[in-house]
Amino acid sequence: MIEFREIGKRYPDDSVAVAGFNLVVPSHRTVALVGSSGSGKTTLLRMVNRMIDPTEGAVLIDGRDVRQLDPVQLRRSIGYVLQAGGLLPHRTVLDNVATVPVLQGVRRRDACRDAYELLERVGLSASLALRYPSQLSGGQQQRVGVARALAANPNILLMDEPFGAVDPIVRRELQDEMLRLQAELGKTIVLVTHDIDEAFRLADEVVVLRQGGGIAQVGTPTEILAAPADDFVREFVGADRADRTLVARDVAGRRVVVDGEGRPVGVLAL
Ligand SMILES: Nc1ncnc2c1ncn2[C@@H]1O[C@H](COP(=O)(O)OP(=O)(O)OP(=O)(O)O)[C@@H](O)[C@H]1O
Repeated sequence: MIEFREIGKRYPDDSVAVAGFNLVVPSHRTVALVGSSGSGKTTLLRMVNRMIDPTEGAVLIDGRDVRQLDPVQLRRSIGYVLQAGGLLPHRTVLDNVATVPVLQGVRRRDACRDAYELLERVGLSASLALRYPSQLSGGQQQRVGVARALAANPNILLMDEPFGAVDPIVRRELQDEMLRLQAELGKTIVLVTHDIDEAFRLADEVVVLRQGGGIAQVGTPTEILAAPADDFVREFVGADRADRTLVARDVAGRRVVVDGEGRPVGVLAL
């Protein structure tokens, strides 16, 4: 479980990125932080692995204040997936995945064997293992990024716009892959995205942030869509969007569902 307690972050130039932020991320669940650019999502995420320390409040992992933990150890024990993979460009795919376990003392041979297994797990062929990141497609690089984050077998996975750099079709594939992996692995995941549809698809719980890192609403995707807390959330989640305002109509004895522009999207099952 990850707990954000009364978190504030003021940068030296006096800008306030986050204020009075409280949140509990239960174990084995996926929580998405969504909000427009500059709402403090990345700042909050990086507080979990101490890449950023809060100026107020504390982050606790399973009840322990992360400030009591060694930052290097902490970072190695938490998976971190970045936009565009964040891979080391001069290391092979295999090395990118095996590096952290080797640093943690796993024998190189064992780390490489595990890395091959992980590559397969994220849907990559072993034939790519000796390539360099620049010899892979964007989607493949993202998969390596996920394999690398999983290599130390962390309980926690931090994902910062993990699929932001790929086209919508590949993005959808990667999201499907992540749902499949999460069903198998049950990690505690904090996902940062500005794509509300991605958040609704991947997360058990969604946190909508305002500028300044204040919480506008926390809830399951269904709760937020059904009852946006205010106009800001309603607008942000596109509650009035044509593809979200579905209507059932009787046509030839069946209930046909149409979107807000009257386009058919499906038929209600009986
Ligand atoms: N090192 C820094 N010094 C000063 N201000 C900073 C620093 N890093 C971030 N900020 C400010 O803190 C606020 C939150 O930034 P953050 O990167 O957390 O937002 P974000 O929601 O992740 O945005 P984006 O979606 O654009 O990545 C912004 O106003 C940003 O300008």
